[in-house]
Amino acid sequence: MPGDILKKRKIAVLGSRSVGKSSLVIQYIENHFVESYYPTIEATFSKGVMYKGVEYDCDIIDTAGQDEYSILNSKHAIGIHGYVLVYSIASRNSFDMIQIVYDKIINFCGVNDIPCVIVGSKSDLPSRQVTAADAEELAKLNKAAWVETSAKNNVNIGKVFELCVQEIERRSPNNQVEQSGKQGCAIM
Ligand SMILES: Nc1nc2c(ncn2[C@@H]2O[C@H](COP(=O)(O)OP(=O)(O)OP(=O)(O)O)[C@@H](O)[C@H]2O)c(=O)[nH]1
Repeated sequence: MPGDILKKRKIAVLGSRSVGKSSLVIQYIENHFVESYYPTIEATFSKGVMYKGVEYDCDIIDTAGQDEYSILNSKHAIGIHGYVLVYSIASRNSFDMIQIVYDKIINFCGVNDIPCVIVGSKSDLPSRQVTAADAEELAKLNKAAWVETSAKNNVNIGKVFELCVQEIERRSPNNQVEQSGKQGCAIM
């Protein structure tokens, strides 16, 4: 039944190295915090995400950390429905990377904007370098959702993926109010 197929969603988690992408995903999937740091190559997890009373079967792709010179892997653009772009609230550099990664995705896909949640991770750290106001402005500029999280203290972790499904669904053909219909590289 087509309705069932439409409930499958692919979400890619991107951002600078060591901002806490894996910790966010592991806290969400396995409900625990990883104190030690192991750089990720790539890992995919599956979990049901509830949004407006409907369960979406989500594949969540935890990617390797990017920098400004990284080439966007086509696997992280083609067939992806929504993005979680992570910076650390304690790293201005990682925040500056968000726009760079965002622009790489929209240029690759040839769209104006993408379903996206910008995530300020490590909100438990006292050494803040990125204000909430700056992050909200960036999110507004890119028509993205925004939330601060702590994987360590399990704050707002579920919210990230609910917001991501919300951003995906907001742009889906059935819910479109103002979109031209051009969005995402390929909706599978
Ligand atoms: N204080 C604090 N530390 C965190 C939090 N999330 C992650 N960390 C720590 O930050 C370090 C990097 O976390 P990872 O989740 O491995 O980061 P990553 O973005 O997946 O790293 P790459 O795979 O290299 O891209 C680890 O030592 C984590 O324990 C958090 O919410 N609070």
